[in-house]
Amino acid sequence: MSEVLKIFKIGGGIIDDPDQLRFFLGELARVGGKKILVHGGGKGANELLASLGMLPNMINGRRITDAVTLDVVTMFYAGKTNKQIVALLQQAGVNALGLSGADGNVIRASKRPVGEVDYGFVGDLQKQNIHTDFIELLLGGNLMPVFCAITHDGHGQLLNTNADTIASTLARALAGRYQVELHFCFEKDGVLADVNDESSVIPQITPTLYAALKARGTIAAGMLPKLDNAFAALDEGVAKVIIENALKINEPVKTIVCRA
Ligand SMILES: Nc1ncnc2c1ncn2[C@@H]1O[C@H](COP(=O)(O)OP(=O)(O)O)[C@@H](O)[C@H]1O
Ligand SMILES: CC(=O)N[C@@H](CCC(=O)OP(=O)(O)O)C(=O)O
Repeated sequence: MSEVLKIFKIGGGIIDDPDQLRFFLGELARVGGKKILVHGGGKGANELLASLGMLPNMINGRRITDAVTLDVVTMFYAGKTNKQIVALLQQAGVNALGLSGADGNVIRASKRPVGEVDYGFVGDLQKQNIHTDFIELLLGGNLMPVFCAITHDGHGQLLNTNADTIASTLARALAGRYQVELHFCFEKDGVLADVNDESSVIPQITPTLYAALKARGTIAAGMLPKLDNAFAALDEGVAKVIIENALKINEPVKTIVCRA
């Protein structure tokens, strides 16, 4: 049986709150074994863009990223956010290494083709373009890779890439080498049967239940791409996908995503 690798993804809600971020990273430091962190930061990026007089523009959960927006989000995700997270992990005793996709050519993406929507400098991923040998080298050296949402195309162009997609693609690419557990961590206790009732956590969600809850509008917004990424990961050999509260990763309450 191959070794367990836990991949954690945190989003903008937690990152935006310094106390919650510090608490989450402290809990992450207590998780044993090999681990990777992928972080977003969309909420903070929206606030930063607004303060610069730039209206954030999202379509289907993806940011329309023109050249100026790319500059701002690169500074924010790959700079301030990534380095702050690495510094807090170092404080918690974890030897973390911050990476964009360009570093070590670890994630090469392709610019999303212009269709009905021109997303600008947004990167799409294929699992073959993840440099898994390099990741294995880092993990073998007891380093914890911390990925931000910036990738590159191999021709000198940086690209903005959804962080849930990065986490899911890393999980799928590494599934042949490790027994991968993918943890989507956010501000609720799991997938909820009633989004306003924190006690309504669905312990196990299957594709059939997902389809029914989506049709009823019970599951909506950012949870839709998260679950689509979760099922895609299970279909490609990821051992376990969990959706949980970033502040309760070491507690039992959570949603487990199941194939059937
Ligand atoms: N049934 C549901 N259970 C939990 N969250 C849900 C549900 N339906 C919609 N959501 C929304 O999905 C959001 C999570 O997605 P998103 O905002 O993209 O998170 P992140 O930025 O952490 O990736 C939650 O904040 C919540 O408002
Ligand atoms: C292309 C695209 O949409 N990129 C995302 C990357 C950050 C992200 O995914 O952040 P959360 O996980 O906090 O939502 C964005 O700029 O919002």
